[in-house]
Amino acid sequence: MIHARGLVQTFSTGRGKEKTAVQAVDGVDLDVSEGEVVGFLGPNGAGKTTTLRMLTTLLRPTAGTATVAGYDVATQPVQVRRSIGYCSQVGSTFSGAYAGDEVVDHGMLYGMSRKDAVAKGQELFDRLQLDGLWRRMPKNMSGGQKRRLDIVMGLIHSPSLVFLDEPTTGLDPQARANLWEHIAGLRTDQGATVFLTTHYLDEADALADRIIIIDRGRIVASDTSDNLKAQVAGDLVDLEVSADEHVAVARDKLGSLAPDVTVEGRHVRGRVSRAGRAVPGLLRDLDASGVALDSIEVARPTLDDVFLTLTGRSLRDAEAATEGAGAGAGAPDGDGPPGDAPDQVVPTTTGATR
Ligand SMILES: Nc1ncnc2c1ncn2[C@@H]1O[C@H](COP(=O)(O)OP(=O)(O)OP(=O)(O)O)[C@@H](O)[C@H]1O
Repeated sequence: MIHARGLVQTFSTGRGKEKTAVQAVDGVDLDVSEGEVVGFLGPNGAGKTTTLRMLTTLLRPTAGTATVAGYDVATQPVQVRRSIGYCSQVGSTFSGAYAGDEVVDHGMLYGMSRKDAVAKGQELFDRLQLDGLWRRMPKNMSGGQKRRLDIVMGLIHSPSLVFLDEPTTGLDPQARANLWEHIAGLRTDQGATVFLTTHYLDEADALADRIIIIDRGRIVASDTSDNLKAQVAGDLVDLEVSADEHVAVARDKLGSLAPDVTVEGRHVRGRVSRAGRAVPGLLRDLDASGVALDSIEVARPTLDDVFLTLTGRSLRDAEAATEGAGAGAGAPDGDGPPGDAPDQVVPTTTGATR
């Protein structure tokens, strides 16, 4: 469904001598098969939206090639656009018309008859829990409703491949959970292939069959969430000993299972592979040595641990650093490739829950 090789996007920002090149996407290869739900994960500014805009023909690649739904993004953009649904991060801009009329117009833009567009639109309103809102202006809808309306617009022409750019950013937890169900339904109910970008670890975990991680314009991993987590060196074991004098023994015992052990107060921590198997023996050993514990916690690796292992930074730190460095480096100066609209200033995100 998606095959990309060596995709590059270089933006130039600033003017005259101040001009600098931003390598937003730096040689990306991607393969997505039919029916897959792929989560494209990375910190702010990693290159997710830029990659998506190249795949959806909104931005011409500086270098590299891509076919989407069998069509070349550079030479067959019209065919690509007809075959895909796209819900952008900024959302659709709606006129002052009723939501239902917007959707029907959108369907007719894709060559649908009015009758078919109304029928499909009403079915989607129903499915995405927008029933009763056909004659509501989008500006009078809640954030969650507007996001779902965006998805209706992206699905009106029954695409078999759907791109969703940060579909739940800015939504409250309940609206996010609700939207997740609908996104999961795109595949289960209509067999669509879904490519979604997110910087929410839980979102990628919950929805995606496969997670592709991008950092600084490069793909750093691509696998199932479970396999990625298995690459992290073990589960985190956190022993809290009941007295200071037990810390040294606990550190030695845990150290025989974990390569790196850290001590903080009466907490002794280390990563142990297959902790479920190793911990009972450890506990017996500690008991035999007279070490009493106040608590023990074993935590499976998270996707953030995966990111940390791969890049040496946590996803959150990576985001803070990108933001601090002034990602976006000012407004685009119009020298970018065709189709590079100046709406590409890094969007602000809210409500990060991870
Ligand atoms: N039109 C543009 N002109 C200049 N720089 C740009 C432009 N668009 C994006 N960039 C820069 O390219 C890099 C990648 O941006 P992109 O929006 O693709 O990241 P992202 O991973 O989607 O981030 P977010 O999670 O914040 O949406 C960033 O450093 C960004 O500032």
